[in-house]
Amino acid sequence: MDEIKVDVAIIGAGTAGLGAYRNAKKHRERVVMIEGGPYGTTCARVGCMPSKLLIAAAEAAHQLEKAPAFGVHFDGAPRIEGREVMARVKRERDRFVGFVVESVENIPAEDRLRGYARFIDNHRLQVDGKVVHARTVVIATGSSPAVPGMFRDLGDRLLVNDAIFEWDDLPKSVAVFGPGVIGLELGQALHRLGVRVRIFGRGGNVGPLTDPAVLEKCATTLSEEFYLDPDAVIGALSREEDHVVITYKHRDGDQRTESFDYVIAATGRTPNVRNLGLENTDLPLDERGVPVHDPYTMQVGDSHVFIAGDATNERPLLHEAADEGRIAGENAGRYPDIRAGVRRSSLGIVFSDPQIAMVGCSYKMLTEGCFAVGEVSFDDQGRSRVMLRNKGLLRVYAEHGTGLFKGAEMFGPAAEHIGHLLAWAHQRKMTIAEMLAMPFYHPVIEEGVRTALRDVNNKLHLGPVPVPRCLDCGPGA
Ligand SMILES: Cc1cc2nc3c(=O)[nH]c(=O)nc-3n(C[C@H](O)[C@H](O)[C@H](O)COP(=O)(O)OP(=O)(O)OC[C@H]3O[C@@H](n4cnc5c(N)ncnc54)[C@H](O)[C@@H]3O)c2cc1C
Ligand SMILES: NC(=O)c1ccc[n+]([C@@H]2O[C@H](COP(=O)([O-])OP(=O)(O)OC[C@H]3O[C@@H](n4cnc5c(N)ncnc54)[C@H](O)[C@@H]3O)[C@@H](O)[C@H]2O)c1
Repeated sequence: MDEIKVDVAIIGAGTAGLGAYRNAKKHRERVVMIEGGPYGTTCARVGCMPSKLLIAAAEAAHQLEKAPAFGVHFDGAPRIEGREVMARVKRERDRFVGFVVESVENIPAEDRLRGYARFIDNHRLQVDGKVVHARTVVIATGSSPAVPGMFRDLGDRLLVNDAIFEWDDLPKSVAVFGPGVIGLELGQALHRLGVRVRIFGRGGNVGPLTDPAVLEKCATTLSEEFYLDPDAVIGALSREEDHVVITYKHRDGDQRTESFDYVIAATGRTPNVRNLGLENTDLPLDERGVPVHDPYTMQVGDSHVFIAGDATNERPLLHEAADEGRIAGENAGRYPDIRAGVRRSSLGIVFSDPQIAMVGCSYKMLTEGCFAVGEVSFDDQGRSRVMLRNKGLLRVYAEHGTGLFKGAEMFGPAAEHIGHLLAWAHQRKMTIAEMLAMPFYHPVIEEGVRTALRDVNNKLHLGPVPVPRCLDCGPGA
């Protein structure tokens, strides 16, 4: 068998792997990046980008539906051409993938190896008919959809996110299992594009939310638009010809049986560590088989192996994969002289409408009693109401005594932008008083943030009781 000797072997050419490659190359000559699947990254091919393209089409349809409420009418019913929707999704997706593939192909051919890698021992990887002997290794193998056994018999009527972006046309109906991030984004988008959608959850979870008040607001608001049961009771589920027939307890209490074109499993993702041959190494593994690593250096135990991206099973988000890949690659190149990398404040955004934002410590992570909660409802917030986007709730958390801003959970208008503002304040370790001293324009959605900050400042006993409908701040602030 051919044996190739390298300084650094990187397993996976996704976002984390590409970042690792670039950074390892700064320190070592012989770096090889091994990829078993297609080039292009999960983000561009089947993740962030195609999902946002589908959501953008859904938003366009929704704007038309909302227009009459502003007194803006048009003759005839809006028409959604599923084929055109999917053609744009795929065209634009292919454009993004093309950029990634182009940059991968600019990497020298001798630094790229095709095939699935598997550890033979601590330093050797088997890749097709070759053996790669590496001084250090970066595991950047991403994650895959976790599909529960209950869907085993559905055959081609069962889909995960990847297949949706290959559709030529929109189906008539889908049952989405899992109202997590993927289920909410895709389920709502398909609903707005005219697909009959039911979303079934388990255990009451909705998106990544942990704050019961925000979760309740989110679940109630979204349920007004489409069928969403976060704690569904499924009686039966079977394939009948080209359909899936589901019997479930409807939220109204009745037993219903409905037929769907497809079931979409959006029931979580698992890190791709199972088939890596980790049992042939002496790397420390946790109970899920994920190598135990330091989140600042990405080093596995005190070994020569590093891990990055979704494979870590920690923060499966694009910007985290990029940061972790950079740190892991840098350290794989520097080994044994490794350095801690900079980690940013936690930020998560869900592109539902209204959107969800998670900043810093979640409600679940905070310890009872040591923090205060301030909130604002967007139901009557001035600018949100002007734009007919007045649905939502923001809750901010701050530490008693210091007044430090600890985190926030939000379901509401422009959460992608508010989330950034709050995450930047969190990373700067600002107090609520310092945040309140920042400029707030009028009339903007950020005035709602100020209301929540004032509320928490008062609850920390650091500020006065907020004036309801404060006219000094402008109407509707
Ligand atoms: C539908 C969807 C929407 C998303 N939307 C967002 C979003 O809006 N914002 C956001 O921040 N995040 C989003 N994400 C998450 C984001 O896409 C991921 O966190 C990110 O792409 C992970 O990058 P990665 O490099 O870890 O993995 P990947 O890009 O998946 O790369 C891993 C690579 O490793 C390869 N590989 C696996 N095993 C082996 C092996 N043994 N040998 C060789 N190669 C191997 C795989 O083929 C793959 O190419 C979304 C994900 C999905 C599924
Ligand atoms: N906007 C974004 O940043 C974005 C978008 C999509 C995906 N992602 C990333 O991808 C990851 C995976 O997303 P996901 O939505 O697959 O996972 P998730 O963990 O967010 O949600 C899974 C959901 O499925 C439910 N569930 C599990 N088993 C079930 C069953 N048998 N029946 C019904 N419901 C069941 C869970 O309770 C949970 O609500 C996310 O954690 C996120 O990091 C990010």
